[in-house]
Amino acid sequence: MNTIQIKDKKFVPYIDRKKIQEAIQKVAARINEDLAGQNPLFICVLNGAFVFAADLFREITIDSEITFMRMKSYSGTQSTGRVKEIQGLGEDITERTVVVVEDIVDTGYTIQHIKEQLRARNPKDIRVASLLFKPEALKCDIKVDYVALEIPNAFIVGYGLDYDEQGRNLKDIYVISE
Ligand SMILES: O=P(O)(O)OC[C@H]1O[C@H](OP(=O)(O)OP(=O)(O)O)[C@H](O)[C@@H]1O
Ligand SMILES: Nc1nc2[nH]cnc2c(=O)[nH]1
Repeated sequence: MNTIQIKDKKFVPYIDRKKIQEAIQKVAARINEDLAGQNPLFICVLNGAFVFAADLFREITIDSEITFMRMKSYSGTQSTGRVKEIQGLGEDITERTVVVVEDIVDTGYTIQHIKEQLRARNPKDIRVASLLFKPEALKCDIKVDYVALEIPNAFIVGYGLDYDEQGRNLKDIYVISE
């Protein structure tokens, strides 16, 4: 097994790049069908989602736009339970369909917070697209409209996701090994 070390933790291969790309293509096809004619604004939640957003957005074939916001709630391998806005949204989203693009929905605190913020700005519709979803870890009553891959409750890195800011550049996804 190709174990890798990031700082004090070991990780093993979990989801390879081919499976990731196949899952993204399926999600993109659903978005292309559901949101055709709406010129949706994709909102990539930095930092983690930048790799997923780049691959997803290039599979989108309908008229659409993309922008970015930055939130932070994790420290090491744990959610702090507090969601901090590092960079807010500049665009006017009144009466627009927006698609929030996340790398992962875990406790759900981040996406819940973002949806509350966006709702106050009177969009037409808010959809959520996430590469990964951990149903067993969810602590909020939120819906994720487009999930590429469901995973159990274990800490992962790679493909944009970090451990202590390291590992975002890994092409595949790795899971922590005990
Ligand atoms: O569902 P939750 O438990 O709220 O976790 C999900 C959030 O955690 C990660 O962000 P993080 O705070 O690690 O910042 P980062 O994107 O800069 O890595 C990820 O990008 C999500 O935004
Ligand atoms: N790197 C990383 N960030 C997360 N943010 C929420 N869950 C996770 C996870 O499993 N890994």
